[in-house]
Amino acid sequence: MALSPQKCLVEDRQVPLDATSDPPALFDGTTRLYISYTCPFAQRVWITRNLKGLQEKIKLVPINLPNRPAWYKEKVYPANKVPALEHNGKIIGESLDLIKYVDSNFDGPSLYPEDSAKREFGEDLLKYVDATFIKTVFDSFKGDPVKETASVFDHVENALQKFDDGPFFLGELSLVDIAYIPFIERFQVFLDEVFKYEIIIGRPTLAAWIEKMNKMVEHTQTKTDSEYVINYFKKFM
Ligand SMILES: N[C@@H](CCC(=O)N[C@@H](CS)C(=O)NCC(=O)O)C(=O)O
Repeated sequence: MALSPQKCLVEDRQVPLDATSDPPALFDGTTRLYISYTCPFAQRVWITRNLKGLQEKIKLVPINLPNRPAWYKEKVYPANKVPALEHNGKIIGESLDLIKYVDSNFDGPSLYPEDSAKREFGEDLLKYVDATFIKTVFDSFKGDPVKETASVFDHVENALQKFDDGPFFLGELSLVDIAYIPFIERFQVFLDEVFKYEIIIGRPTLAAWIEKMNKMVEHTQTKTDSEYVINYFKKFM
């Protein structure tokens, strides 16, 4: 009996492959997304795959990064990082490139609007996310996050107010939301727990956006345990 689409939405998590695991049948025509369950960059591509309904077309291959298999670097991705996508006989990396690649090269709803004003704003936000937003927040862990992250969280709050045809960065849900959510949800947990700093206070649009993102099972099933995030981020203090 075929599964209903609703049932396909939530998948069991497989045990990640480690140094003792054999590789999958590489380049056999299967499309594989190599991830780590805890990596926010990989999470971007995982969410994209889920939102496009590609659970059966793109097979998830979780890797145990601290004890990763040697074949991963040797045979799959010389950069030895996740995410990586095996598709049509080649390997593609870099999460921001990959979310666009998956959106453009696979079936499913488009996650980037055609409207030129939205695209232009989306590109600015995609340039901002890793180079400025994430970097500023991580750097602040060694100092005073309340002061040092105010400008970047305000930038996000203001960006979310730009289009009023929906609660997302470009109005409708897009790759921009997917690029930011894995980081914003981790920063929210960590800054609250360690610095008693609630990023949503005084930022109602950000608060509403987080709430909306947390209603999407395609995203919630990709979340990382808060305790893991807190302990991992403490290394950056
Ligand atoms: N710029 C890359 C960053 C990917 C990345 O740093 N992934 C981490 C895990 S979150 C990784 O694979 N680290 C393994 C290593 O550096 O050895 C992207 O956006 O995909």
